[in-house]
Amino acid sequence: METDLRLESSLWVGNKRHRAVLTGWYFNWTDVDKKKTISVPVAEVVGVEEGQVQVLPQKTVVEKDKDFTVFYVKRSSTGGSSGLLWRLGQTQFSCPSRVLRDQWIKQLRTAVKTHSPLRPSKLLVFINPYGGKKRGRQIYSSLVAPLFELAGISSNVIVTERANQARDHLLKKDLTDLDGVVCVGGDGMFSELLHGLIDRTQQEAGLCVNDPAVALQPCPLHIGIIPAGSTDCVCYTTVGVIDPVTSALHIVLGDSQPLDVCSVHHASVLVRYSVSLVGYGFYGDVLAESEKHRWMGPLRYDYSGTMVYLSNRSYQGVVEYLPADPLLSSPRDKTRCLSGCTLCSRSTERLFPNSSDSGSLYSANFSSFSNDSEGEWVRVEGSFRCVSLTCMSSSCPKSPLGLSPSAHLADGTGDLVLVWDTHPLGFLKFLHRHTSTQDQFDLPFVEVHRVKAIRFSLPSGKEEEAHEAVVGQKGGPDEEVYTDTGSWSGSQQRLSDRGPGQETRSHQKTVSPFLCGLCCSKSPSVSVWNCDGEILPFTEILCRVHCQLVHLYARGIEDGAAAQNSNEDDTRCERRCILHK
Ligand SMILES: Nc1ncnc2c1ncn2[C@@H]1O[C@H](COP(=O)(O)OP(=O)(O)OP(=O)(O)O)[C@@H](O)[C@H]1O
Ligand SMILES: CCCCCCCCCCCCC/C=C/[C@@H](O)[C@H](CO)NC(C)=O
Ligand SMILES: [Ca+2]
Repeated sequence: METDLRLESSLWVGNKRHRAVLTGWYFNWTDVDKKKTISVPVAEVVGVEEGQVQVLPQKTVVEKDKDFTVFYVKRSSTGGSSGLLWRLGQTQFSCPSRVLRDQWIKQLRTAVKTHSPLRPSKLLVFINPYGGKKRGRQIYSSLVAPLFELAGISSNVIVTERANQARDHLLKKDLTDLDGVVCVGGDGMFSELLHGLIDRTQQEAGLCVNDPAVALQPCPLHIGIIPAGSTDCVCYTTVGVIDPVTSALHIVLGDSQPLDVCSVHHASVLVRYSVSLVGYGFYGDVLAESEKHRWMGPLRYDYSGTMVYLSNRSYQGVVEYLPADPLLSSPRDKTRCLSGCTLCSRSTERLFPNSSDSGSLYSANFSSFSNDSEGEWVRVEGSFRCVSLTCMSSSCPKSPLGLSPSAHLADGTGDLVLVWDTHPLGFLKFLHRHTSTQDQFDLPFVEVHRVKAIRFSLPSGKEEEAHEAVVGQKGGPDEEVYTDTGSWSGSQQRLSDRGPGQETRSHQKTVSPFLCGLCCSKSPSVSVWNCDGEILPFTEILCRVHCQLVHLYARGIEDGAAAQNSNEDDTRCERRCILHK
């Protein structure tokens, strides 16, 4: 295969003669005078066009029959991004003859197809016009659509008119011929796609999602995220930067990153799925508070974080967890889950033993939860500032290493962080360490465990308060319950189903019960769960991690050395070399 694709000739870039070589994996061109080489992995070529072509800000083509233009990924180190920020690079080549030009175009296009089999050709795109700073539409049309067009991707675009429209579309409409679905928005929009795709897949497989022991089927469609939300935690954790162009380029290349997903059940009913945070106490309270201040935009989290911190609350609870195999990894082993992570690759091998890549999503080696060499559940009871479960590091610009810096994207485990009640300054220290490289687990009131599942319950006598706590919250228990067929049912409209500006509630309902400590005499002793930015309508839950249930158009975070490759001087991309082996 490699020899068939090899091509070598002289080409001109401007008025400089270059020696250009296409080997199987790389396209290199060397300035023959300066001996300077630019090397682009074929898998990172975005497109090859006839003539002298410009794409941004608008497409212009100068027809020259001996010329062609190659577009490729160029790593930028702007703003300390260590090369994780990607831009569209382009070089215009002139050939001695038209025949040679056509040969170059054909060979390059064939090489691209051969070396990146997961490139999408048809995508469904959902834009949330109200996410984050409300720039979703503009971001898509000016930064993303031109790249999709250049890469020959046909996309059907839906600008949402209500919450859960994307989820409902994925549950009910025809998805044939699609390679992937893309959201332009934040973590909430991503969550809609996640729920729609997972449940559609289980429906088609005839699986009952309400059974927490069932081995869920991985989704065949990839998910792409164009970040345009408030936190964009899933994007940041899987790409390393929040940048629409970088994310669009990962989609175009067909990068594939498997992701663990946690299912959350209450009383044998599926409540939600999560990839980043299932958090009780502080993170639940911050979310409950922030929902009242949506008008503040992304700043609502800073404001609410301060208010909740000042309210100084802790909560009684019983936490049970099923530890993961401590011989495989530990949340305190100081490793980072980077692109090509060995631990996650081993999980892929275990799940897809007969597949050379993770593209064959239907051949997973399922094992049911109950047979999953369960091990011993561990039980702890006490008073907690917060209880958090995260299937990945959950990093974001505020916390660049995340809630659990050594957590893995696709190892089939989550990290359970228990922060026991402590004095306010101790808790502030814990929170503050999330913003630096200091170890937030190296504190006497903090525990972290790598787990496969957790259960949370209230000490006896607290259940009634739990019921009161969730009534009046978004998604209270009388509202929506997940049905067996993977659809939502409920008597009231969910807050998130309402249009922007429709969130107003009476004082009684808008003042979160958890913040009563600030204005009322009675402090409630029950919090709510924050599940990837949605409040859960139940307090007692069972969470189970499903290994690699979905795939994103991403590749995880490239390490500094590899990422700093700016295509020059033949510095090879580490990740691609791992793939070569
Ligand atoms: N047209 C719409 N009108 C109102 N709400 C919508 C619409 N489309 C999507 N939504 C809902 O808006 C919620 C928030 O959207 P999104 O995640 O895009 O932005 P965000 O909340 O600003 O960001 P983040 O989730 O990162 O904090 C989502 O849960 C989604 O269900
Ligand atoms: C005194 C300084 C205090 C700083 C505290 C920083 C703590 C930052 C931790 C951020 C964790 C973000 C986890 C992500 C959760 C998302 O799933 C969710 C949806 O977007 N976001 C939130 C804010 O709930
Ligand atoms: Ca994980």
